[in-house]
Amino acid sequence: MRIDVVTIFPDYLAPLDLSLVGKARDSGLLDLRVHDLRDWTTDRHRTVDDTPYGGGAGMVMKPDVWGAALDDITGSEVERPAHLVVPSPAGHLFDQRMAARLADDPWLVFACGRYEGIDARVMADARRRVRVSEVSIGDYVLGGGEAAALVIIEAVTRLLPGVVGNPDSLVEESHGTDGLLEYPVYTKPPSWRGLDVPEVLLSGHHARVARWRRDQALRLTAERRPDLVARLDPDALDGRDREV
Ligand SMILES: Nc1ccccc1-c1cnco1
Repeated sequence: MRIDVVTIFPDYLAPLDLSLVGKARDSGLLDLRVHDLRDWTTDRHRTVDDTPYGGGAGMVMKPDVWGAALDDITGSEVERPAHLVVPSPAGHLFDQRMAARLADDPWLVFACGRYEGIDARVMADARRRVRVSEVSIGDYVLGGGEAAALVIIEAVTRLLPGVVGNPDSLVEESHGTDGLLEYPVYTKPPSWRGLDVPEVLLSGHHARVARWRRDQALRLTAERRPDLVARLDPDALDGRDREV
């Protein structure tokens, strides 16, 4: 997979040199390139924004600068289609299912806007040539799209084949294929500050451990995310294997 990120704060994306994403880049599983939007400005002040038509506070990012940057980047490869991902508070809500879909794309280009946003014509023009998705990571206000891009890129990269050592670990985590929150986890020592590990986890009885974990996942999901419970497959709720 190739990922390009366009931003006026390239250093904000430095964490993508570390850990899981860094390893994916080093191993060649991920070709990630970060670009400074100001490299496409033409004035001596390297201006990327201007006042909003219709008035209002703040500044809007200029279409001509973004247009030049995205033309260069998305036009640089003809043999594979680019998917433009624009982090936006007005975007479709990012979740694990969207992460899985994005992980199947051969090429993602992230346009990280700041200020009051990017002139809407940039996305409208891009839609003439490439797939465009405006994506929100949640209902809160960020200063720009870079933090959202970091979140999305990490969630997507870990789903790429070969990136995570044990693919089984992708299943049991919160929001994994069963759609439940993850059960509580414990390690040594068996007792710590007067707090004991649940006995069942020390029993060596795998079926009981599995039942306890599922019950905990259901309890936590019902307590903390009733919205996810509504989406669960009723047959999966009791965890019993059923004849198909
Ligand atoms: N608040 C923002 C401002 C600029 C670009 C993205 C966002 C965003 C994305 N997901 C939530 O917020």
